[in-house]
Amino acid sequence: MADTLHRVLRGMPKAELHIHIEGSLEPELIFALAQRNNVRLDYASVEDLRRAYAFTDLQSFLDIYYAGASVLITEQDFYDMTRAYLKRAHEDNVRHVEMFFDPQTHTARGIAFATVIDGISRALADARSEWGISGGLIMCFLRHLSEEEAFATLEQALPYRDRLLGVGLDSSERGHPPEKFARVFARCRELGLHLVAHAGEEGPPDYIRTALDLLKVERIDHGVRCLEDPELTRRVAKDGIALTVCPLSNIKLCVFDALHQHNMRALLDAGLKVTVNSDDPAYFGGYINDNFLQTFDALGLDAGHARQLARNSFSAAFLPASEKQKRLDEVDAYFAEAGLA
Ligand code: HPA
Ligand SMILES: [Zn+2]
Repeated sequence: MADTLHRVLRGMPKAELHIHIEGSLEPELIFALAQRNNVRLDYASVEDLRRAYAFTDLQSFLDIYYAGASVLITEQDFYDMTRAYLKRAHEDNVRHVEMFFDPQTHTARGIAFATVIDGISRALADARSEWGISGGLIMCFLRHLSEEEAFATLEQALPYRDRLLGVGLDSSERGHPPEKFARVFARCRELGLHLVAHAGEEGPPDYIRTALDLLKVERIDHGVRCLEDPELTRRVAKDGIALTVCPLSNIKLCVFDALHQHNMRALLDAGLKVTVNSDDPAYFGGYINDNFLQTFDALGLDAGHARQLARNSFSAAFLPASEKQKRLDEVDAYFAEAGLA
């Protein structure tokens, strides 16, 4: 029975809506790029680096994540990183990806915005033509940096407006509330960009409320702390605001002590539009199907949950209505064929 459910989870069509492309950089690729670009690393070997992936909270992860990203120098580096992720996603039957990238991590090191976005976009275009994966880019502002720096980044992005699906907000959550970026998000809204923000991962439920009220985001990234506030939970459920949940990330960053204590089932039971995602798969021990399989095992979820989560992933995606319906129909057909509809 578990084998059947695993097969269904692996094979079902799905969208990934919460993946930081820099977080897909595997230690082997970090070392290969460091060598190619003559970048010095503070780690002696792949094993040595992997051993450092013992995080106690979000900040302890971010410090290593930004260090890892320092090996990315050329357009080809950004292509190779993105290509490796998309190949892996394709193997997990991901049909649509909305991918975060952090331009400020690179422009602060003197890398041109064009180098970053050209490499990532070329890999996305190739994945579309080779594997039929649709996708888009969500440019994230680093919330530990200033509003002024976010505006400067938006300015650099303007020539590439057509390549962006939307903008997001990531990095250190505590002490950097959504309102810090209210004016930047208002400008992005005028530009017709979709809006999302990380909130309620480590930060309090109130950051979810202010992300909705002041930034006017359409989805909440993580949002697992929503349940601490019943009124907010009812509102998020009623308004159909999706939460892009990342179970393995939550364990690695000590948001929950163990996967069997994760609140994914409670979130679903509360009627929230939950999706399953990998966040930073190279750092957190698994890609999207690892997240599905391990969470289903730990929480005893069933095929009904699988279908709901696959449907939610497309329903929450920023896809044109006709494209969305097509993907939802594919999910329904998949479950009907498996005799699970
Ligand atoms: O999980 C995350 N949270 C906040 N910022 C991030 N940047 C990469 N991953 C994350
Ligand atoms: Zn994230």
